[in-house]
Amino acid sequence: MTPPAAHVAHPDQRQALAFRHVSKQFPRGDGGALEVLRDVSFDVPAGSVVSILGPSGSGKSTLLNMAAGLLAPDQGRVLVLGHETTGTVDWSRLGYMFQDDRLLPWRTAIDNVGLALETGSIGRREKRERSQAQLSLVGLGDFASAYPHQLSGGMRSRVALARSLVTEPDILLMDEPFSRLDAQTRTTMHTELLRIHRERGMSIVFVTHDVEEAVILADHIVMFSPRPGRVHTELAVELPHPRLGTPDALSLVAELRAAIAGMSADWVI
Ligand SMILES: Nc1ncnc2c1ncn2[C@@H]1O[C@H](COP(=O)(O)OP(=O)(O)OP(=O)(O)O)[C@@H](O)[C@H]1O
Repeated sequence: MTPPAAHVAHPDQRQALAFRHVSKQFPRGDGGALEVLRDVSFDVPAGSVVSILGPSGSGKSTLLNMAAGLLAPDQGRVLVLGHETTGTVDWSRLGYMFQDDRLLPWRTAIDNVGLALETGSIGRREKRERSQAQLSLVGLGDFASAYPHQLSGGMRSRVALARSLVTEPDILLMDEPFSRLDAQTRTTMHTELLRIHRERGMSIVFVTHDVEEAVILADHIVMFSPRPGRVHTELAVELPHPRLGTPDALSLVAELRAAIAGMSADWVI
């Protein structure tokens, strides 16, 4: 019997990202090599939120840089939407948000958002309209002409989020994007991110070393060992949102913290 159309989707499209036996070393100053990632394999299903949870130095940012095509693995393969990364970044399909907001101080909020569109062939007017729409999406529609120094940390973070979303990427790579925010602002950003994810349905890879943040956001958690980063545990989080402070989320946080304590005393954040 022929399976229904919904079941014959091209397999490439079911995984936003696939890491296959990825290993990476960096040269050290003394001539040796620093082994950062060892035989890492996992998938990021299309439309999901996957959190990579791991201690400092376990290669989380290195892995995101590979997903963005900025770094190549020594061994293994990194597939983006079914295609092996080539070293050329397709920023129309990928958004990247970093720990620091990386806003240019001499540009207004709308012009910082528009930066992400400057490599394309988009006209000035369309760029402005799209940037304004993204600012509205993150609740900053009235702050388009504000400069970064006129914005709070949370607002700057929203501008950075708008910039990473303005190309309407299929995949959003987020490297500890809210770690510098105070707890309350971070919680607000979590809520905003989940709302935008519900509306847009992009795939998100969210790097953090904060167990609670991973549990609040993720559909899947991939927990790394201390360097060299390996996949220690993979789990699906099947809890309804919002999760903050709910008994199920709290008990999962406690479970993961116990697993970390049992893994190694070297979990440094
Ligand atoms: N280009 C590079 N050249 C040499 N060493 C590097 C390079 N990039 C990263 N490293 C080293 O690789 C290790 C892993 O770095 P990475 O930033 O991927 O870890 P991480 O898990 O993201 O850490 P953190 O949570 O502290 O951000 C670190 O010890 C870092 O110093």
